[in-house]
Formats: sequence, C-alpha cells, structure tokens
Amino acid sequence: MENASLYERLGGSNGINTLVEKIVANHMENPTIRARFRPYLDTPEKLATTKQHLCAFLEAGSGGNAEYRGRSMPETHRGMNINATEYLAAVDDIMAALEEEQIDAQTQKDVLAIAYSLKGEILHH
Ligand code: HEM
Repeated sequence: MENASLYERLGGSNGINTLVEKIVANHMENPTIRARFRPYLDTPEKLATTKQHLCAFLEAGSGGNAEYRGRSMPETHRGMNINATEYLAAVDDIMAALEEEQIDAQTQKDVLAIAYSLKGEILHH
C-alpha cells in the first residue's frame, strides 16, 4: 500500500461513499455541530446532493477521477461563522469514520493533514 494513492488507500469510490455516509451520520449525532446538519434531514434531495458533492470533493482531492461540482470551501461555509471548536468536532467525526473503516494510521494522518490545511478556508466566513 506504500505507493498507493490516497484515493486507493481510502478504498476508491466505494470506500469514499461509505466514509461520507459515516461522516454525515456522525455529524447528525455530534452535539457540537448537529444543529447545523439536522435541518437537512427535512430535505433529503438536498442532503443527497451535498453527500454527492462531499464524495466528489474527497475523490478529486485524493487522486480519483471525480469532478467536484460543488462550491468552493469559503463560498460553501460563508455566513456560517464556524468556530474552531466546531471545526475540531467535524474533524473528529471524519477521524472516527476512518477508524471505524479500519483505514491505516498513515492514511489517517494524511487525511488529517488535508483537513487541517483547509481550516483557513472554512473558519469564520
Ligand atoms: C475539513 C472540514 C470540512 C470540509 C472539507 C467540508 C466540506 C464541505 C463540502 C465539500 C460541502 C458540500 C458543498 C456543496 O454542496 O456545494 C460542505 C457543505 C456543508 N458544510 Fe462543510 N466542510 C468542512 C467542515 C464543516 C464544518 C466544521 C461545518 C459546521 C460545523 C460544516 C458545515 C457544512 C454545512 C452545513 C454544509 C451544507 C451547506 C449547504 O449546502 O447548505 N462544514 N462542506
């Protein structure tokens, strides 16, 4: 696995789909951020589109072929004024999903580094 792309190490398209389902399910239960996400349960089509965008974002960003058609990170999170505690809570949900899917430790670190690198694009917009 040492030379495998991050996309491959995340289990390709199927693996990433599973991860996104788990990450979103974790957000819905996470007391720090669930109020931001639960309203989308009332609009399942919108939620499905957001999940598709999340999958494509992860695929495109990890070396897969998907084309991301969602908005930029600052544009998506504009007006939410997300704080550092909420950001950490979201990253915790991502790491918990990786752990649950038994993604190896190096790959977990790689994802954490990418998530951290996006912080400035997501916080306080
Ligand atoms: C590593 C951190 C994060 C990444 C990579 C990320 C990525 C994304 C992506 C790709 C979308 C879909 C955009 C679209 O459909 O155009 C999205 C939507 C969203 N994100 Fe984030 N996000 C992160 C952190 C957060 C945090 C910390 C919160 C709030 C606590 C948050 C709240 C939301 C909400 C509410 C939406 C749906 C927006 C809407 O379409 O109405 N995100 N995010």
